[in-house]
Amino acid sequence: MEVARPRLPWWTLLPGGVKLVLSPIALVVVAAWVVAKVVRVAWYYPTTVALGLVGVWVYSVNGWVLGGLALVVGVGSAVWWWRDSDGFHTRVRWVRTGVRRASVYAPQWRTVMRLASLDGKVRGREYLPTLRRTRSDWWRDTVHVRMVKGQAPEQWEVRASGLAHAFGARSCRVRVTRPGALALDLVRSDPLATVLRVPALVEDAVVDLRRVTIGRTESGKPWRLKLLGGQHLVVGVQGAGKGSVLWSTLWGIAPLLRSGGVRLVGIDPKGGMELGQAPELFDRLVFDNGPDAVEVLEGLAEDVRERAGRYRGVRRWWSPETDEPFTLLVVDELADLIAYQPDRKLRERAQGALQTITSQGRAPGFGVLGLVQDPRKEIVPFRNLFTTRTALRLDEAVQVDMVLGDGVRARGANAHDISEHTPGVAWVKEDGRREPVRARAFYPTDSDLVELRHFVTGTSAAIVPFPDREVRGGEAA
Ligand SMILES: Nc1ncnc2c1ncn2[C@@H]1O[C@H](COP(=O)(O)OP(=O)(O)OP(=O)(O)O)[C@@H](O)[C@H]1O
Repeated sequence: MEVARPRLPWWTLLPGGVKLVLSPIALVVVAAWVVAKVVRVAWYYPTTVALGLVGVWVYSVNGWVLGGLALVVGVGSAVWWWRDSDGFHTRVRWVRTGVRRASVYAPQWRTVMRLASLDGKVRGREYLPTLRRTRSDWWRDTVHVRMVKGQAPEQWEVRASGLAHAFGARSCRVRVTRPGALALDLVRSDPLATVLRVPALVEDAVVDLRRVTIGRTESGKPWRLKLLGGQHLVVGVQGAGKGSVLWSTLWGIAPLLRSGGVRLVGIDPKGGMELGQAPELFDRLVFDNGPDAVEVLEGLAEDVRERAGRYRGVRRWWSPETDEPFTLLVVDELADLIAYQPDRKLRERAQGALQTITSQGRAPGFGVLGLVQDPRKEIVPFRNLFTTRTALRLDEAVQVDMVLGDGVRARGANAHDISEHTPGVAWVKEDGRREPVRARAFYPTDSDLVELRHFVTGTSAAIVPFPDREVRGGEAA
């Protein structure tokens, strides 16, 4: 006959007189709580609250005006979307944010957290992660979360895939924003699905070697490469788009190649299939992995040491004022040089010289852009010397951490999942930045490369009219 005894709140047991004395304080506390709740709702649902207030106000002025207003807003939005869909998507983000929060995240949050075992229980009391502000772009929702005390971001990372499925997203990435707080990026569609054309070449453009634009990131910002002060390793399977990263980089520094501010040295062990498309750009170019290539590397390593010796005690970093060119070494298939070369001595000499250039070349103005298909340690034993690592499409999931560093795949950098229909899309990880960035390189076509050659060499790419065509008014017909 045991029955649960009703648990009354402690204050009900107080004597009547005490309750009477405390009642004004209790009223103030309750009023403050209600105000806090209202502010919270207005903060998290600004759109809904604002629209609701406007609706109530219009209705109180005149009922039928509300219908007219709704019609005008509806038709106006449709026309806006039709004429300028990009502007519409950007400017109506707050509406989308409100709708998605109210329809997806708020109603399912508690259940999903429980099912994903992201809640916690102590002495019968349940603790749930707090759903904070959300933001919905046309391709992604960003959901800010306050973790339950004692939780680690890694617990969320292992459940990221489940969270994506639960909230109807293609993928979920976990970012740490503050101690105890996370942002979940729930991606719904791919903003990098369309091919990016290279920008126009401008003769007297100012190029900052610390920020060479070679494409666009997922969030619409320029994808910038830090050539001065960084060494770059680009990894991807055949057809992943390594060539587009390479040519976009050279496109980005074209004004400096033209003015002599950058000296290019190239090694293309594949017989010139890649770099042979614009040999005029290079100060020195070798098309094999034999003694010539090794001599070029050793010569550069010597230059690095010599320049570093001259700078010692005078300057810390190379700068354009030194009147010496910045030197960029481009190696198209790194593995051919440092792993597949059958002659052990040549292989070791190439490895030694490359390690000197990558480890000591940053300050005296020497950069390396190495491209490779296979990221294993046996192939590139000194991957850690490259400060920026780019993973284009990879074969296997285990290769992601090999290229980008331990634990980066868990943060959402699924380079092995990049579609073969989107060559040039990559995950980029810079030393010193926790979060990897997803980006797509420009796509320089064959005719763009012809234009690049003419731009750098200063020759004209004018189209010569066919001799048998009639020429009218000085123009080819
Ligand atoms: N950024 C890009 N945008 C759109 N298409 C691209 C891009 N990069 C490459 N492609 C397409 O993908 C194809 C393969 O690219 P690319 O030759 O650069 O790959 P790769 O990784 O260098 O391959 P390989 O190792 O065989 O040389 C190109 O012919 C081109 O059609």
